[in-house]
Amino acid sequence: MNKHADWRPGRTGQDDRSGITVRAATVTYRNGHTALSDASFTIPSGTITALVGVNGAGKSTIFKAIMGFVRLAKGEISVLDMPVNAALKKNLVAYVPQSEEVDWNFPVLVEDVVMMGRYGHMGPLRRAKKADREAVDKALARVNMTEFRHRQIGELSGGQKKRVFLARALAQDGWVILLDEPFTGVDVKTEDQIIALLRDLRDEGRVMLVSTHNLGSVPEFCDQTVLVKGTVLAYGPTAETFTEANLEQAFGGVLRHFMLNNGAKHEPPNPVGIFSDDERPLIFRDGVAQKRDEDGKAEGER
Ligand SMILES: Nc1ncnc2c1ncn2[C@@H]1O[C@H](COP(=O)(O)OP(=O)(O)OP(=O)(O)O)[C@@H](O)[C@H]1O
Repeated sequence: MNKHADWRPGRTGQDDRSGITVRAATVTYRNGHTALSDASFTIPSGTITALVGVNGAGKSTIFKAIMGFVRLAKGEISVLDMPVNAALKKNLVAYVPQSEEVDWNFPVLVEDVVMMGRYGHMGPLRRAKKADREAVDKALARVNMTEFRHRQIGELSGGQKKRVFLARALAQDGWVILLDEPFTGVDVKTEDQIIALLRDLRDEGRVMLVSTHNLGSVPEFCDQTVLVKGTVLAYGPTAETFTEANLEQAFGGVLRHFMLNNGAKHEPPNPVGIFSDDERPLIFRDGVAQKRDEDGKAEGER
């Protein structure tokens, strides 16, 4: 028996079993473009990990490799200590896509999208059983979308669509959940709801890998960070990885980066660095990334 056959509930919180391990992975697309070379990182289970880097850095390519959508030219990936194919067969990997990847004109109801998460649990005829319907109900309730269940997916707002796809991942009962830019086009309230849900999922022992340009939120809710730029530049606990020096390396001149000096009277000077890649800026004080409080204020602003 696989020594990690007991990856499911009952074993909650972070532990030393590997969630995702990528070893020296290289991906070359059919047009000959190598989007990722020699990338390596490892994420423990029971964690939320940020995948951070400029546009085109290779974040979606990493997702596609973990989903088995693209072939590795070199290297290997394991999920929950299994080869990717074995984890996919067991329905353990769920994917929440970027909005642009979805054809919103496709006429399908919200509850049908969420039911798609159950397909891997059904027989070849895809006949939903009671357990499938219950999983859909529970998932919709968990993302506060029950009242929208009979709406066409294309009629929803950006944030509501994101929540539906999150519900699909929950209905699937994926143990590793990949979220491609879940906060793009989402208001702060919905973002906070999504973050609260991800924290609950982490506490259940699941593994979340989240690509985001929302740098200001990363220190707040991601335990681990992977910095990407054609390869993996750095990975590990956010407090150690999400540093000004690493971000400069990952983003170079692309980030808007301001250094303020808060008052000549302060000796030695107490520099404030502000990094902005998207809506919510990341603020460093004395080299330490600041977390927001519940009102959205950074430490020191309160
Ligand atoms: N199907 C493909 N064929 C060829 N090249 C591709 C393909 N998909 C992506 N690329 C290229 O691979 C590189 C990495 O792309 P990827 O989509 O992984 O970046 P990303 O970090 O997710 O970017 P973004 O933040 O814009 O979503 C880019 O240079 C991109 O143009």
